[in-house]
Amino acid sequence: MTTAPQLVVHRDKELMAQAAAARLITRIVDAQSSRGEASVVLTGGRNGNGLLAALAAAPARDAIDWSRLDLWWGDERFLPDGDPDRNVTQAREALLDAVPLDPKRVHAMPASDGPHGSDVEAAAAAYAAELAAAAGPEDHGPVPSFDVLMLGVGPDTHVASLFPELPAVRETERTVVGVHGAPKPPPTRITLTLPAIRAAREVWLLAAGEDKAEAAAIALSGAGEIQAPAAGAYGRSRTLWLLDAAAASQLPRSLYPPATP
Ligand SMILES: O=C1O[C@H](COP(=O)(O)O)[C@@H](O)[C@H](O)[C@H]1O
Repeated sequence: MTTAPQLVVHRDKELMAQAAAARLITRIVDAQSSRGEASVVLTGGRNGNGLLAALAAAPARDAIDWSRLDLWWGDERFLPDGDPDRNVTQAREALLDAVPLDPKRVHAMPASDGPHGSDVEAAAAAYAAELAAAAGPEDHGPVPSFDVLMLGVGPDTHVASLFPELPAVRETERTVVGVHGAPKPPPTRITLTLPAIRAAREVWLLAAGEDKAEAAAIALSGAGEIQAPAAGAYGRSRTLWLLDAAAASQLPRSLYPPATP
């Protein structure tokens, strides 16, 4: 089922990060109150790391029971463990090293010097198996029903490591695949596919800055998901675009600003 995108536009990227962090705290606390645990899929990139830094600085972060939170990743740059360009390394610096997570619930994607060596397909298959093992009978396929899955939107409309026209964005069966020849470095990556992304209850797309304005306008104006992967990212209950005014500046007037009464 496709959920129509809802848009929230903030004044600037700092406020967007703070508001998104507050929203995430509430969502995690609600899930933990109702089901005892929560699961979140993190994104890399500037906006994703900005949100994590804002969360680290928010006093309300202590409302989260960090020991009952599963963290997954939407994509990873296939580099050695600890490489500063890995999304998990950046997430650790921005937030994860500062909060009492259960290490068994931090599901980093494999590194290129891990058990699968440089075999990115084997690494992707291992992550798919880890997701499948975490999925229960109540879930909609071989991935857990993530509470929130976050995606930074790239200037070319890529989300996770699903780049326009590359084979990964066409994948309809597998939940995790290796990516070769990504136009943004590094060229070799691991990514969730659109079917895995769509298993999430809520998908949040983050776009701040002028360089995201064209991508947001294209993805929200009816583009196809092969040409504009962000257009194919939606959640089962909710699809939320969190933007700043610069990223919203090229949206069609029918989408933003909202009509005044
Ligand atoms: O390389 C990546 O880029 C995107 C977007 O990053 P941004 O810096 O342009 O916001 C990110 O969503 C993805 O996780 C990451 O691997």
